[in-house]
Amino acid sequence: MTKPKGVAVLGAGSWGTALALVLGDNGHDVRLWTHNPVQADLINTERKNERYLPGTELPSAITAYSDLGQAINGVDTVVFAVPTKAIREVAEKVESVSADPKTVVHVSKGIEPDTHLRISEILKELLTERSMHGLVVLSGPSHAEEVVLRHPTTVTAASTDLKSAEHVQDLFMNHNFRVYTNSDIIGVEIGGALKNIIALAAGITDGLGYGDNAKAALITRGLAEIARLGTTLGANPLTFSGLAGIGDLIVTCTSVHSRNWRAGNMLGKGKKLNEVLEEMGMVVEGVRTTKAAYQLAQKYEVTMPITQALHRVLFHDVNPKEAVDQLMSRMKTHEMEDLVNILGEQTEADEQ
Ligand SMILES: NC(=O)C1=CN([C@@H]2O[C@H](COP(=O)(O)OP(=O)(O)OC[C@H]3O[C@@H](n4cnc5c(N)ncnc54)[C@H](OP(=O)(O)O)[C@@H]3O)[C@@H](O)[C@H]2O)C=CC1
Ligand SMILES: O=C(CO)COP(=O)(O)O
Repeated sequence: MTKPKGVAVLGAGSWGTALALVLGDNGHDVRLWTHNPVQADLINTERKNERYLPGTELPSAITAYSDLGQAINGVDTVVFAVPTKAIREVAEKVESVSADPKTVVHVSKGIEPDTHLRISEILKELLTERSMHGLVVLSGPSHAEEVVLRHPTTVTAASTDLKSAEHVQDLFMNHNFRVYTNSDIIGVEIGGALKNIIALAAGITDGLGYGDNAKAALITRGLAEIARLGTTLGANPLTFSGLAGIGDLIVTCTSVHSRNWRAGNMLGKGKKLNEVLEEMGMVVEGVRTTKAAYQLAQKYEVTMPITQALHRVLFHDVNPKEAVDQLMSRMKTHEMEDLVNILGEQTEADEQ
C-alpha cells in the first residue's frame, strides 16, 4: 500500500482532536484545521487542546492550521469533524478552496432539521468532483476521552464504495482503534444520529432518580424506534444490531462522557434547556436531531414514542416526569408489533 499524502481533519473539538491523535499515532502527516487562529497557535506551541481534551499530549505529527486552503490542499483525505449545524458552512468553504478531489470522511452524528438530510446527503449536495472522489462515514461507540487514553475502541467505516471504506479503515486502524467496513451508509448515519435522542432520554431518567430498569427499557425500546424509522428510510435492519446501532446506543446511554446523557441528566434534575446548553459548552447533537426525527416520524407516519416524548420536554416545556408517566401509560401493545403486522399481512395474503 502506498503511504497516503496526508490527512486533514476539519474541526478541532473533542472528536476532531482525538481522531487526529489516532492518525498521528499511525504515522500520518495530520493537518488539524480550526476556524480559530488563536486555538491553532496554542495547539502548535503547547501540543495540547486544553479546552476540549485537557491533559492530552498531542503527537508531533499533528500541525494545526486556521487557513483552510493550506490545510486541505496537498492531502488525499479530508475528515469533517464539526457539529452537524456547521457541516454546510464548512463544506461550502472546502468546495471554494479545494484544488483537487479527495476522499471525504465525515464523523458527525446528526440529521438536518427541516431538510431531513443526512450529513452524507448534504456533502453530496455541496461537494463536486472538483473536491471529492469518495465519501465515507466513520461512526460507532467511541468517546473521544477514551480514544485519547488509547483504550480499545471499535468503529465502522461505511460507504457505498468498498475501496473508499477500506482506504479509511487502513488510515485509522491500529492496535487500540479497530475499524470495520460496512456498505449501509443510511443505517450507519441514522443509528449514529438517533442514539443521541435516546441518550438524552436516558440522562433524564437518571436525573429523575430512576434506575437500571428504566435505562434498559429506553435502550431496547429506543433501538426499536430507531430501527423502525431507519428501515423506513432504506437502512438494512441488521445495521442496528451492529456498532453504529446498539453499540453506540449502549455507550452513549451509559457513559458519563456522553454530552447527550449529561445534558439529559441536568434536564431530569430540573434545569431548563437553555441553561443546560450554556453549561455544556460543547455540542449536544441530540437536541436538533430530536426535531429532525420528530418531523420525519410525522412525515412517514412512523411510531416513535420516546422521540415524541422528548420533543415535548425539549420544545413544549413538558415536565420530564410527566413525559415518562405519559410514555408508561400508552395503550397496550405487542412487543414485536411491527413483526406481528408483517406476519399478519403475510397470513392474510396466504389465505387469499
Ligand atoms: N466527542 C466525541 O466523543 C464524539 C463526537 N462525535 C461527533 O463529532 C461531531 C463533532 O463533535 P465534537 O468534536 O465532540 O464537538 P465539540 O463541541 O467538542 O467541538 C466542535 C468543534 O467544531 C468547531 N466548530 C463549530 N462550528 C464551526 C463552524 N461553523 N466552522 C468551523 N468550526 C466549527 C468548534 O469550534 P469552537 O471551539 O470555535 O466552537 C469546535 O472546535 C458531532 O457531530 C459529534 O456527534 C462522534 C463520535 C464521538
Ligand atoms: O457519539 C459519541 C460516542 O460514540 C459521543 O456522544 P456524545 O455526543 O453524547 O458525547
